[in-house]
Amino acid sequence: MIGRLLLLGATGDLAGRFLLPALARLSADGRMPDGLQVVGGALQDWDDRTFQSHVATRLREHAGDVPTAVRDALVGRLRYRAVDPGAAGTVAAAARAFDGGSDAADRAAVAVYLALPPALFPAMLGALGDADLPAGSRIAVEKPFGTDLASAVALNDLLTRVTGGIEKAAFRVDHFLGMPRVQALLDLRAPGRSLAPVWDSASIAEVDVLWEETLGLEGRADFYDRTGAVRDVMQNHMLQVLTLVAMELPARQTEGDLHAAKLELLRSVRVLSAAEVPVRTRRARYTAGTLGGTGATGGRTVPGYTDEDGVDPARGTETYAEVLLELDTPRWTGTRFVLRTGKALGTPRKGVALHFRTAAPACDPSDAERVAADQLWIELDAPEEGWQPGVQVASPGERTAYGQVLTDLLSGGGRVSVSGEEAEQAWRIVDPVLQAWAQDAVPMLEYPAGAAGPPPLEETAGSRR
Ligand SMILES: O=C1O[C@H](COP(=O)(O)O)[C@@H](O)[C@H](O)[C@H]1O
Repeated sequence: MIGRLLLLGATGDLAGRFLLPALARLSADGRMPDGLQVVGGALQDWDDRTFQSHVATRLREHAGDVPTAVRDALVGRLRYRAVDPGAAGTVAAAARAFDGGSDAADRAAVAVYLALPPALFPAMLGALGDADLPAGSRIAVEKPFGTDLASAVALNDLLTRVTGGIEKAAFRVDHFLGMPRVQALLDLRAPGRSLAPVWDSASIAEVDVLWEETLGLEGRADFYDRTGAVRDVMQNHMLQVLTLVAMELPARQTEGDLHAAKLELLRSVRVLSAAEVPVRTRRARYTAGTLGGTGATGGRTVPGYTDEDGVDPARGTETYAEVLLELDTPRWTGTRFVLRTGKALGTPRKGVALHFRTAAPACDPSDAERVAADQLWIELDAPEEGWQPGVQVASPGERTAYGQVLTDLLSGGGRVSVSGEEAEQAWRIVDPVLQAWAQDAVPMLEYPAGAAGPPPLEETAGSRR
């Protein structure tokens, strides 16, 4: 178990909204490693007290459910160091700012978490390379891991150099893999479960992986406008969900076997040709509308995406994306896989829909929710592992997920991290789509905020949709 956590980007949104609250919840549940030392690093020229008071405020906002005494105890043990990725010495100093950490004899491993804007990853990794981290240290890198295949390959090369080629030391975070129900997909389809015999193309015509959100930008324009729906959630989280749904289950579910099975599945995804992209993908962005109810039931009016603070309309960023894929595997030949995500939609739908060729099979009703005679809906954004029809709670998955991310990172686990090859394969799948979109080969559709999404594509001659 690693007992030292260096949180870089400690004053930012990810740390304040998810990582530090996750630490508070782990602490409240008695699951934080005993004696864990936490040092926050960021650009601000702060001292420990200023950082502690900043974190206390963020925990009140985002971990108000955690008892005050627990939050105060966590805040009281935090340290802070000003860190500039352009000045490698500051990074090395922060990595040694633990009790006894500056003592050459004390070479205890450190978990370094890069909760930073992706543009800073290369510089920060370079600085960490110079910091001479102790053996056993791990470096967690958030998404998006690169912006395309070429940049992901370069980032993997750098990460490999910095971690001395020790794959376990490189922790590419995918917090969806920390969601209890995402991991429980493997159990749902395991041999012996009622759905196992029908988990193939003979029974299933279409699988939809959906991450449809009611949230809009939430003040994240700086990140989101440079990222867009595909790079934000599809290249990483949604393709990871696809792997768990569609991969061949390894006989033993060791981390190595699971990564190998996921990689094989990603390799089997047929890349769309330039001619296919316009008929198999849709992109859109929201216009002005109302979120969360209308008229007497209230509702919040939101401006159109291009009028949001911090958005540059010239970037052409999509807030909605849909991609239809096929897999070249014996199990799935003939099944359509639809990945669809969007922001500022009327109704949240986060999960997997199975469309059976005939009426859905009789199955244990706790397995999933039957939504129509020939469909099963598997809700993924819920805090518990069990499958309870109709459970809908606003975004609890992410809160639980980051606790799992930190637990895995500190305990040496790898279930919520993605291998370098998986990340590259995922870019291989989305790159042609992004390239075609950048060349305007696909129209940018529109939908009012609060609606179900853009209109469907016209049936096109030759289209297989
Ligand atoms: O990583 C991200 O995920 C969230 C969606 O996760 P959820 O658990 O909140 O539904 C998404 O809103 C965000 O844009 C993305 O960066």
